[in-house]
Amino acid sequence: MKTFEELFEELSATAAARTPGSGTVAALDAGVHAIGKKVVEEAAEVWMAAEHEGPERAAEEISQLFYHLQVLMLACGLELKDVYRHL
Ligand SMILES: N=c1c2ncn([C@@H]3O[C@H](COP(=O)(O)OP(=O)(O)OP(=O)(O)O)[C@@H](O)[C@H]3O)c2ncn1[C@@H]1O[C@H](COP(=O)(O)O)[C@@H](O)[C@H]1O
Repeated sequence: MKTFEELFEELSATAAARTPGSGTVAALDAGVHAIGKKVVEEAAEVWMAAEHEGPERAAEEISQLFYHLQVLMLACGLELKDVYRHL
C-alpha cells in the first residue's frame, strides 16, 4: 500500500530515470493529449463503478484515476504543491 504522495515521488523518480519498461515513461512519451484521454476514460470508469459496481470497485478505479492524474501532472511539469495550494 502507498499514499498519494509516495506514488507521486515514485513516478517522479521513474520519469527522471526513464526506467526501461515503465508504463509511466511510455505514457509521458505519448504526451499530454494521450494522457488526457486516459484521465477522461478513468473518470468515466470511476463514475460507472460508483453508480453500479459498489465501493470496492469504485476505490480501485479511483486509484487508477489518481495514477493517471499524477502522470498528467508530470507531463505538465506540475508538483503536488502546485495543486495543493488550490485546495
Ligand atoms: N498505480 C499504477 C497504475 N494505476 C493504473 N495504471 C495504468 O492504468 C491501466 C489501467 O487502465 P484500464 O483500467 O483502462 O486498463 P486497460 O484498458 O487494460 O489499460 P491499458 O490497455 O490502457 O494499458 C493499467 O494497465 C496501467 O497501465 C497504473 N500504472 C502504474 N501504477 C503504479 O505506478 C508505478 C510505476 O509504474 P511503471 O511506470 O509502470 O513502472 C508502480 O508503482 C505502479 O504500481
